[in-house]
Amino acid sequence: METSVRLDDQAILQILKDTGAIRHGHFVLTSGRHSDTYVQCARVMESPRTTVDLAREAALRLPEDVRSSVDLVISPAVGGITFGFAMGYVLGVDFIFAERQAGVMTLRRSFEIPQEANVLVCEDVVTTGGSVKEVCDLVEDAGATVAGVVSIIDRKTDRKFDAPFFPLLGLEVASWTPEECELCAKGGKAESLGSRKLAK
Ligand SMILES: O=P(O)(O)OC[C@H]1O[C@H](OP(=O)(O)OP(=O)(O)O)[C@H](O)[C@@H]1O
Ligand SMILES: O=C(O)c1cc(=O)[nH]c(=O)[nH]1
Repeated sequence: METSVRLDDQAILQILKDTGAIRHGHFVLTSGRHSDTYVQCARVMESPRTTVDLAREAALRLPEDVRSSVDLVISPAVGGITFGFAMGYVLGVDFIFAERQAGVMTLRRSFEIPQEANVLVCEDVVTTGGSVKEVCDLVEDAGATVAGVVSIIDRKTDRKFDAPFFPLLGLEVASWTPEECELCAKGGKAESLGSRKLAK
């Protein structure tokens, strides 16, 4: 794998700030939780070069036995696709994505997961890990193995998946159930930036 200038956590945080990816307001997350902060990784991935730099860093941080075992990368649509594609590129393996059909994470477009594959699940942001868990289930249902999970951001909520997790950057950001949301209590209305509602 080609190496380049390494990115430390400070440099990664600076990329998020410089691209305006870190948004403050009142948001509904895909899990239904509310938050005052949203990381819009799509802003980072406007730059293919930066996206590949981040993917290369994520690949270099993987334990060697994990990195060398990966033969397929899969991402949940839509947010994970660009980063997953870049991970496939730097690892020199194929890339596919899963998408929600009537709310259920599904493999479409004639994509297949080979039974013996060691699959790296790749996300932009992990909050509850619910989306990752759905993709891990698809991998395991195909008889393949989840080699690990990579993301740009780990929002450090309790995770729903058990696979080894290698996030580039952990961010301690508040989130609440809708009932406990401090911003709703002040009468605010939350906006939904993800595509999950649009897919219904
Ligand atoms: O860890 P979780 O609680 O599952 O949340 C993280 C997921 O939410 C976002 O996607 P979203 O469902 O908003 O769809 P999008 O990427 O298509 O906008 C993000 O891209 C992750 O896939
Ligand atoms: O949990 C989510 O839906 C979520 C949080 C976040 O910060 N960014 C994002 O794209 N999705």
